[in-house]
Amino acid sequence: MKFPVFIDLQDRKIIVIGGGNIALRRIQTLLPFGGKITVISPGLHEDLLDLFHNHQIGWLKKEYAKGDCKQGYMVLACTNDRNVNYSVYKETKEMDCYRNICDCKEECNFYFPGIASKGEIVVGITASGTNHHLAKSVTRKIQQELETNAWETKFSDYGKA
Ligand SMILES: C[C@@]1(CC(=O)O)C2=NC(=C\c3[nH]c(c(CCC(=O)O)c3CC(=O)O)Cc3[nH]c(c(CC(=O)O)c3CCC(=O)O)/C=C3\N/C(=C\2)[C@@H](CCC(=O)O)[C@]3(C)CC(=O)O)/[C@H]1CCC(=O)O
Ligand SMILES: NC(=O)c1ccc[n+]([C@@H]2O[C@H](COP(=O)([O-])OP(=O)(O)OC[C@H]3O[C@@H](n4cnc5c(N)ncnc54)[C@H](O)[C@@H]3O)[C@@H](O)[C@H]2O)c1
Repeated sequence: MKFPVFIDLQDRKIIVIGGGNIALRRIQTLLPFGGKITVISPGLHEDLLDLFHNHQIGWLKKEYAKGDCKQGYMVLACTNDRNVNYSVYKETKEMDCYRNICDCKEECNFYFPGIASKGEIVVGITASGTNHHLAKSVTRKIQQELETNAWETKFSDYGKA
C-alpha cells in the first residue's frame, strides 16, 4: 500500500505528456494546487485549449522527445501510446521527480489520487491500484459528504465552546 502525503505544488513545474481525456481530468484536479503546468502534445482536448487560451496552462505543440521532462518536479505521462509512455518512464526513472505513467501502475512512483475537497479540507483517495471504479465512487461519496454535511462549519466550532 502507498502512504499518502500532501505536497506543496505552488509554482512547481508540472509536465504533462499528452493532451487528451486523462490529461484533462488530471489537470482539472491539479489546477487549484498552484503548479505551473505545461502540456506537451501534438493535439489538445478542446477544454485544455480553453485553459491554454486563458493562460492557465502552457502548451508545446509537438510530439514527446527525450529531454522534454528535464526539470519537471512532477511528470505525468498521459498519451494513448504505450511506447511513448514507456519512453517517459525511461527518461524519468533516474530523475528526482514525481512520476506517473497512466497506463502502467508499476512504472509510477506515485498514484494519482481521486480528490474530494471543500475549503481547506483535501481528501486523497486510492484503491491501491486494484479497482479504479471503486476509487472513483468513494471519491464521489466523500465529496457528497463534504458538500452536504458542512464539515468545515462543524470543525470550526471545535475549540470555541
Ligand atoms: C483515482 C483516479 C484518479 C484520476 O485518474 O484522476 C485513477 N484512476 C481513475 C479512474 C479510472 N482509471 C481507469 C479507468 C477505466 C477502468 C476500466 O473501465 O477498465 C477509470 C474509470 C474512469 O475513468 O471512469 C483505467 C486505468 N487506471 C490505471 C490503469 C493502468 C494500470 O492499472 O496499470 C488503467 C488502465 C488503462 C488502460 O486501459 O491502458 C492506473 C491508475 N489509475 C489511478 C487513478 C491510479 C490509482 C488507482 C486506484 O486508486 O486504484 C493508478 C494505479 C496509477 C495512476 O494512473 O495514477 C481515477 C478515478 C477518480 C475520479 O474519477 O474521481
Ligand atoms: N490512469 C487512468 O486513470 C486511466 C484511465 C483511463 C485510461 N487510461 C489510459 O490513458 C490513455 C490515454 O487515454 P485518453 O482517453 O486520454 O486518450 P486520448 O486519445 O484522449 O489522448 C491521447 C493524447 O495523447 C497525445 N499523444 C499521442 N501521441 C503523442 C506523442 N508522441 N507525444 C505527445 N502526445 C501524444 C494525443 O495528441 C492526445 O492528446 C489510454 O490509452 C489508457 O491506456 C488511464
